[in-house]
Amino acid sequence: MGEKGLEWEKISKTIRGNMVVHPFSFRLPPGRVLALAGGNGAGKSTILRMTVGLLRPTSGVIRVNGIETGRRTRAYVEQIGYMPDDFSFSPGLTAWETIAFFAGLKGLDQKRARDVLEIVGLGAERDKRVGHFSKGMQQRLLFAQAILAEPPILVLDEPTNGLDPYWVDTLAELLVGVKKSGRSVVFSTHQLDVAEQVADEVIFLNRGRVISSGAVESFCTRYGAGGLAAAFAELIRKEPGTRVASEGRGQRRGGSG
Ligand SMILES: Nc1ncnc2c1ncn2[C@@H]1O[C@H](COP(=O)(O)OP(=O)(O)OP(=O)(O)O)[C@@H](O)[C@H]1O
Repeated sequence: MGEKGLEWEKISKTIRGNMVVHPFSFRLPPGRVLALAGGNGAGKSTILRMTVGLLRPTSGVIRVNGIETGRRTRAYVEQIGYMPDDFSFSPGLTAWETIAFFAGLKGLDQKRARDVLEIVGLGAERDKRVGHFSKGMQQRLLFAQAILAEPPILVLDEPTNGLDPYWVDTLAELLVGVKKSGRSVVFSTHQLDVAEQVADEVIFLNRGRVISSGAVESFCTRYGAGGLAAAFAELIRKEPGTRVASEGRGQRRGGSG
């Protein structure tokens, strides 16, 4: 049977002889949110692509609600709503045509398609072509298709990328609502203030290695006002041969920098 939620067991990925994700294990129970934090090339998207089944792990096993990667593939995929970081919608379709298409693929009715467009604030833009959408509007549409079927697990690759502050906050609130309904979320981000606002757990990555992980609260207790940004800066400083990254600094709301 296996346990509910998400489980990565000794997962690694090697691409063309280069180990881009070193073996790591982590378990995320239902109703919890996990943030993957790390600089460019840290391995966040690779972990998320393996999690949704787009990439096959070189070693290890991933389980979503007890179902293993590579087995009962349809049942596995149905557990997950995925928001990739590099997806382009068909530019000639309107927002409504796009979301109705995805709803049809998932066997959902038009009411649900209408509802998710409202949830992401695109109801009034439904007849606009997606090719004319801003980056932030495209992100919101991408989020809409991820939540369409109300899957038990959401996998979101940099969901706040391109969003204005209002929509960053709104997305954070939506994710808190998803969590309260007992579903699990894993998302990658460079915005550590968002991770603090939404996530229960955090994994810090550097060059494919998990350099630390645990409850967001415990990092915030340890680092006080500096929060996750201070934690990450210190972890990175301790990494051998790594340039000191400024990522995360100055991104805390109301932070003194
Ligand atoms: N198809 C590929 N072929 C070769 N190398 C790859 C491939 N996909 C990813 N990599 C490498 O794997 C490493 C991790 O990449 P990944 O996209 O997972 O990082 P990331 O943490 O998501 O980065 P970013 O924050 O910049 O999006 C990088 O060094 C990248 O160059």
